[in-house]
Amino acid sequence: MSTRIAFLKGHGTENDFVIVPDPENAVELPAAAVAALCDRRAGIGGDGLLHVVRSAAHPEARGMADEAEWFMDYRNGDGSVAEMCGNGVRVFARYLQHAGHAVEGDLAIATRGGVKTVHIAKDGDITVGMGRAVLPEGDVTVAVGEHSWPARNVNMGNPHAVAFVADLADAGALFTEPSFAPAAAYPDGVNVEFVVGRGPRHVAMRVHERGVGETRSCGTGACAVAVAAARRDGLDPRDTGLPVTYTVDLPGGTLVITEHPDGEIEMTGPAVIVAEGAIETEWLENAVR
Ligand SMILES: N[C@@H](CCC[C@H](N)C(=O)O)C(=O)O
Repeated sequence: MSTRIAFLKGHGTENDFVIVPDPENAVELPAAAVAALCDRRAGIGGDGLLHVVRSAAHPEARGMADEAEWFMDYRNGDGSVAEMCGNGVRVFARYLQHAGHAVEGDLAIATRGGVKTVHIAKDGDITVGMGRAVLPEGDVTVAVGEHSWPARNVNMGNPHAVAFVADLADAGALFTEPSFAPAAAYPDGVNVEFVVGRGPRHVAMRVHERGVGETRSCGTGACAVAVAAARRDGLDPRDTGLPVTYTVDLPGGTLVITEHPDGEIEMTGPAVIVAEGAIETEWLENAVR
Protein backbone atom coordinates (compact mmCIF):
# COMPACT_ATOMS: atom_id res chain seq x y z
CA MET A 1 0.00 0.00 0.00
CA SER A 2 1.34 3.41 -0.98
CA THR A 3 1.82 5.88 1.88
CA ARG A 4 1.79 9.65 1.53
CA ILE A 5 3.97 12.59 2.52
CA ALA A 6 2.26 15.92 3.24
CA PHE A 7 3.42 18.95 1.25
CA LEU A 8 2.43 22.57 0.73
CA LYS A 9 3.19 24.97 -2.09
CA GLY A 10 4.11 28.60 -1.46
CA HIS A 11 5.84 31.58 -3.02
CA GLY A 12 7.50 34.87 -2.18
CA THR A 13 7.37 37.39 -5.06
CA GLU A 14 6.80 34.36 -7.30
CA ASN A 15 9.97 32.55 -6.23
CA ASP A 16 8.08 29.31 -5.57
CA PHE A 17 8.75 26.39 -3.28
CA VAL A 18 7.55 22.91 -2.46
CA ILE A 19 7.30 22.80 1.35
CA VAL A 20 7.79 19.45 3.10
CA PRO A 21 6.98 19.57 6.84
CA ASP A 22 9.09 16.91 8.54
CA PRO A 23 9.63 17.91 12.20
CA GLU A 24 11.57 14.77 13.15
CA ASN A 25 13.68 14.62 9.95
CA ALA A 26 12.17 11.27 8.98
CA VAL A 27 11.66 11.90 5.23
CA GLU A 28 14.61 11.02 3.00
CA LEU A 29 15.14 13.71 0.39
CA PRO A 30 18.13 12.88 -1.83
CA ALA A 31 18.89 15.34 -4.65
CA ALA A 32 16.99 13.23 -7.20
CA ALA A 33 13.82 13.30 -5.04
CA VAL A 34 14.03 17.09 -4.68
CA ALA A 35 14.54 17.50 -8.45
CA ALA A 36 11.55 15.21 -9.14
CA LEU A 37 9.30 17.17 -6.75
CA CYS A 38 10.41 20.53 -8.22
CA ASP A 39 9.86 19.34 -11.81
CA ARG A 40 7.12 21.58 -13.26
CA ARG A 41 5.75 18.93 -15.62
CA ALA A 42 6.25 15.55 -13.96
CA GLY A 43 6.28 16.74 -10.34
CA ILE A 44 4.71 19.46 -8.16
CA GLY A 45 6.90 22.25 -9.50
CA GLY A 46 9.05 24.82 -7.73
CA ASP A 47 12.27 26.82 -7.90
CA GLY A 48 13.31 25.08 -4.71
CA LEU A 49 12.21 22.97 -1.76
CA LEU A 50 11.84 23.96 1.89
CA HIS A 51 12.33 20.95 4.16
CA VAL A 52 10.89 22.01 7.52
CA VAL A 53 12.76 20.22 10.32
CA ARG A 54 13.17 20.85 14.04
CA SER A 55 16.75 22.10 14.51
CA ALA A 56 17.34 19.49 17.23
CA ALA A 57 16.52 16.72 14.74
CA HIS A 58 18.94 17.80 11.98
CA PRO A 59 22.70 17.19 12.19
CA GLU A 60 23.47 20.49 10.41
CA ALA A 61 21.28 22.53 12.79
CA ARG A 62 21.62 20.90 16.23
CA GLY A 63 24.09 23.60 17.29
CA MET A 64 21.46 26.29 16.60
CA ALA A 65 18.59 24.51 18.43
CA ASP A 66 18.90 26.71 21.54
CA GLU A 67 18.33 29.83 19.44
CA ALA A 68 15.91 28.59 16.78
CA GLU A 69 13.42 25.74 17.07
CA TRP A 70 13.07 25.25 13.30
CA PHE A 71 15.69 24.65 10.59
CA MET A 72 15.15 25.64 6.96
CA ASP A 73 16.82 22.77 5.06
CA TYR A 74 16.73 24.63 1.71
CA ARG A 75 17.39 22.90 -1.62
CA ASN A 76 17.59 24.33 -5.12
CA GLY A 77 15.29 22.89 -7.80
CA ASP A 78 18.10 20.67 -9.16
CA GLY A 79 18.50 19.12 -5.69
CA SER A 80 21.68 21.00 -4.76
CA VAL A 81 22.07 22.51 -1.31
CA ALA A 82 22.45 26.29 -0.82
CA GLU A 83 23.49 28.28 2.21
CA MET A 84 20.55 30.65 2.25
CA CYS A 85 17.35 31.63 0.45
CA GLY A 86 15.82 35.02 1.24
CA ASN A 87 12.40 34.45 -0.31
CA GLY A 88 12.44 30.90 1.08
CA VAL A 89 12.92 32.05 4.66
CA ARG A 90 9.85 34.33 4.42
CA VAL A 91 7.76 31.50 2.97
CA PHE A 92 9.15 29.19 5.68
CA ALA A 93 7.99 31.66 8.36
CA ARG A 94 4.58 31.93 6.69
CA TYR A 95 4.31 28.13 6.78
CA LEU A 96 5.17 28.07 10.52
CA GLN A 97 2.43 30.67 11.12
CA HIS A 98 -0.02 28.73 8.92
CA ALA A 99 0.70 25.50 10.83
CA GLY A 100 0.31 27.20 14.24
CA HIS A 101 4.03 26.91 15.11
CA ALA A 102 4.48 30.71 15.06
CA VAL A 103 2.43 33.87 15.53
CA GLU A 104 2.76 37.50 14.40
CA GLY A 105 5.90 39.12 15.79
CA ASP A 106 9.52 37.96 16.00
CA LEU A 107 10.77 34.49 15.29
CA ALA A 108 14.24 32.92 14.87
CA ILE A 109 14.87 30.46 12.01
CA ALA A 110 18.01 28.36 11.64
CA THR A 111 19.53 28.22 8.14
CA ARG A 112 22.84 26.99 6.74
CA GLY A 113 23.77 30.69 6.69
CA GLY A 114 23.17 30.99 10.46
CA VAL A 115 20.16 31.97 12.57
CA LYS A 116 17.93 34.60 10.91
CA THR A 117 15.52 36.86 12.78
CA VAL A 118 12.17 37.18 11.09
CA HIS A 119 9.32 39.57 11.84
CA ILE A 120 5.80 38.64 10.76
CA ALA A 121 3.89 41.91 10.54
CA LYS A 122 0.17 42.47 11.00
CA ASP A 123 -0.14 43.74 7.42
CA GLY A 124 1.11 40.39 6.14
CA ASP A 125 4.60 41.40 5.03
CA ILE A 126 7.57 39.58 6.50
CA THR A 127 10.91 41.21 7.32
CA VAL A 128 14.09 39.15 7.60
CA GLY A 129 17.41 40.14 9.18
CA MET A 130 19.67 38.91 6.39
CA GLY A 131 23.02 39.63 8.08
CA ARG A 132 25.88 41.59 6.51
CA ALA A 133 27.04 41.57 2.91
CA VAL A 134 30.66 40.67 2.18
CA LEU A 135 32.16 42.29 -0.92
CA PRO A 136 35.37 40.46 -1.85
CA GLU A 137 37.97 42.59 -3.68
CA GLY A 138 38.78 41.88 -7.30
CA ASP A 139 37.21 42.34 -10.70
CA VAL A 140 34.59 39.88 -11.88
CA THR A 141 33.10 39.55 -15.35
CA VAL A 142 29.87 37.79 -16.34
CA ALA A 143 28.94 36.87 -19.89
CA VAL A 144 25.90 35.66 -21.82
CA GLY A 145 26.70 34.62 -25.38
CA GLU A 146 28.64 37.46 -27.02
CA HIS A 147 27.79 40.03 -24.31
CA SER A 148 29.89 40.53 -21.19
CA TRP A 149 29.70 42.95 -18.27
CA PRO A 150 31.85 43.85 -15.27
CA ALA A 151 30.13 42.65 -12.09
CA ARG A 152 30.37 43.20 -8.34
CA ASN A 153 31.11 40.15 -6.22
CA VAL A 154 28.69 40.18 -3.25
CA ASN A 155 28.29 37.37 -0.74
CA MET A 156 25.02 37.24 1.21
CA GLY A 157 25.86 33.86 2.77
CA ASN A 158 25.52 32.61 -0.82
CA PRO A 159 27.47 33.94 -3.82
CA HIS A 160 26.26 36.66 -6.20
CA ALA A 161 27.63 38.53 -9.21
CA VAL A 162 25.79 41.82 -9.77
CA ALA A 163 26.06 43.35 -13.26
CA PHE A 164 24.64 46.77 -14.14
CA VAL A 165 23.31 46.64 -17.71
CA ALA A 166 21.82 49.18 -20.11
CA ASP A 167 18.59 47.21 -20.56
CA LEU A 168 17.27 44.10 -18.75
CA ALA A 169 16.64 42.53 -22.17
CA ASP A 170 20.41 42.63 -22.89
CA ALA A 171 20.84 39.38 -20.92
CA GLY A 172 18.68 37.59 -23.51
CA ALA A 173 16.56 34.55 -22.78
CA LEU A 174 18.86 33.22 -20.02
CA PHE A 175 18.09 29.61 -20.92
CA THR A 176 21.66 28.70 -20.07
CA GLU A 177 23.92 29.64 -17.17
CA PRO A 178 25.84 32.90 -17.63
CA SER A 179 29.59 32.30 -17.57
CA PHE A 180 31.91 34.16 -15.22
CA ALA A 181 35.59 34.94 -14.75
CA PRO A 182 37.84 34.44 -12.94
CA ALA A 183 36.73 30.90 -12.07
CA ALA A 184 38.41 31.25 -8.65
CA ALA A 185 35.91 34.00 -7.66
CA TYR A 186 33.10 31.46 -7.38
CA PRO A 187 34.43 27.94 -6.75
CA ASP A 188 30.88 26.69 -5.94
CA GLY A 189 29.05 28.52 -8.75
CA VAL A 190 27.16 31.79 -8.56
CA ASN A 191 23.78 33.51 -8.77
CA VAL A 192 23.95 36.26 -11.41
CA GLU A 193 21.88 39.47 -11.21
CA PHE A 194 21.34 41.90 -14.12
CA VAL A 195 20.32 45.36 -12.91
CA VAL A 196 19.05 48.68 -14.29
CA GLY A 197 18.28 51.93 -12.46
CA ARG A 198 14.65 53.03 -12.14
CA GLY A 199 15.09 56.24 -10.10
CA PRO A 200 16.69 57.40 -6.83
CA ARG A 201 17.31 54.30 -4.66
CA HIS A 202 15.11 52.27 -6.98
CA VAL A 203 16.37 49.49 -9.27
CA ALA A 204 14.98 46.60 -11.29
CA MET A 205 16.66 43.23 -11.81
CA ARG A 206 16.58 39.82 -13.42
CA VAL A 207 18.35 36.84 -11.90
CA HIS A 208 19.79 33.54 -13.05
CA GLU A 209 19.96 31.36 -9.95
CA ARG A 210 22.58 28.72 -9.32
CA GLY A 211 20.91 25.31 -9.30
CA VAL A 212 17.64 26.60 -10.75
CA GLY A 213 17.82 28.86 -13.87
CA GLU A 214 16.11 32.22 -14.37
CA THR A 215 13.59 32.79 -11.57
CA ARG A 216 10.96 35.50 -11.00
CA SER A 217 12.68 36.65 -7.80
CA CYS A 218 15.64 36.07 -5.49
CA GLY A 219 15.75 37.57 -1.99
CA THR A 220 19.47 37.20 -1.37
CA GLY A 221 19.98 38.50 -4.92
CA ALA A 222 17.88 41.60 -4.20
CA CYS A 223 19.99 42.27 -1.08
CA ALA A 224 23.22 41.85 -3.08
CA VAL A 225 21.83 44.23 -5.73
CA ALA A 226 20.80 46.86 -3.14
CA VAL A 227 24.30 46.87 -1.62
CA ALA A 228 26.02 46.97 -5.03
CA ALA A 229 23.71 49.81 -6.16
CA ALA A 230 24.36 51.77 -2.96
CA ARG A 231 28.14 51.49 -3.37
CA ARG A 232 27.82 52.47 -7.04
CA ASP A 233 25.78 55.51 -5.91
CA GLY A 234 28.47 56.40 -3.34
CA LEU A 235 26.31 55.40 -0.34
CA ASP A 236 27.66 53.40 2.57
CA PRO A 237 25.60 53.53 5.80
CA ARG A 238 28.65 52.41 7.77
CA ASP A 239 30.31 55.75 6.86
CA THR A 240 27.31 58.06 7.15
CA GLY A 241 25.58 56.44 10.15
CA LEU A 242 22.32 56.63 8.20
CA PRO A 243 20.33 53.63 6.94
CA VAL A 244 19.95 53.31 3.18
CA THR A 245 16.82 51.80 1.64
CA TYR A 246 16.46 50.56 -1.95
CA THR A 247 13.30 49.38 -3.66
CA VAL A 248 14.10 46.41 -5.89
CA ASP A 249 11.63 45.45 -8.62
CA LEU A 250 11.76 41.86 -9.82
CA PRO A 251 9.64 40.12 -12.45
CA GLY A 252 7.59 38.54 -9.62
CA GLY A 253 7.13 41.56 -7.35
CA THR A 254 8.94 44.14 -5.25
CA LEU A 255 11.28 43.77 -2.26
CA VAL A 256 12.42 46.59 0.03
CA ILE A 257 15.98 46.34 1.29
CA THR A 258 17.50 48.45 4.07
CA GLU A 259 21.17 48.45 5.01
CA HIS A 260 21.77 49.78 8.53
CA PRO A 261 24.85 51.64 9.86
CA ASP A 262 26.11 48.43 11.52
CA GLY A 263 26.00 46.74 8.10
CA GLU A 264 22.97 44.58 8.95
CA ILE A 265 20.56 44.19 6.06
CA GLU A 266 16.79 43.83 6.35
CA MET A 267 14.57 42.57 3.55
CA THR A 268 10.79 43.05 3.52
CA GLY A 269 8.33 41.35 1.20
CA PRO A 270 5.30 39.10 0.93
CA ALA A 271 5.01 35.34 1.45
CA VAL A 272 2.03 33.22 0.45
CA ILE A 273 0.87 29.64 1.04
CA VAL A 274 -0.96 28.54 -2.11
CA ALA A 275 -1.96 24.89 -1.65
CA GLU A 276 -1.65 21.76 0.44
CA GLY A 277 -1.60 18.15 -0.68
CA ALA A 278 -0.04 14.73 -0.39
CA ILE A 279 2.85 13.14 -2.29
CA GLU A 280 2.46 9.48 -3.23
CA THR A 281 5.61 7.81 -1.88
CA GLU A 282 5.36 5.15 -4.56
CA TRP A 283 5.56 7.87 -7.24
CA LEU A 284 8.53 9.47 -5.48
CA GLU A 285 10.38 6.15 -5.15
CA ASN A 286 9.84 5.44 -8.85
CA ALA A 287 10.90 8.97 -9.79
CA VAL A 288 14.30 8.59 -8.13
CA ARG A 289 14.98 5.04 -9.31
N1 LIG B 1 15.90 32.17 -4.40
C1 LIG B 1 16.75 32.36 -3.31
C2 LIG B 1 18.18 31.91 -3.44
C3 LIG B 1 18.23 30.40 -3.49
C4 LIG B 1 19.64 29.85 -3.45
C5 LIG B 1 20.43 30.13 -4.69
N2 LIG B 1 19.86 29.56 -5.88
C6 LIG B 1 21.87 29.60 -4.47
O1 LIG B 1 22.19 28.50 -4.95
O2 LIG B 1 22.63 30.28 -3.79
C7 LIG B 1 16.57 33.65 -2.56
O3 LIG B 1 15.42 34.11 -2.54
O4 LIG B 1 17.51 34.14 -1.94
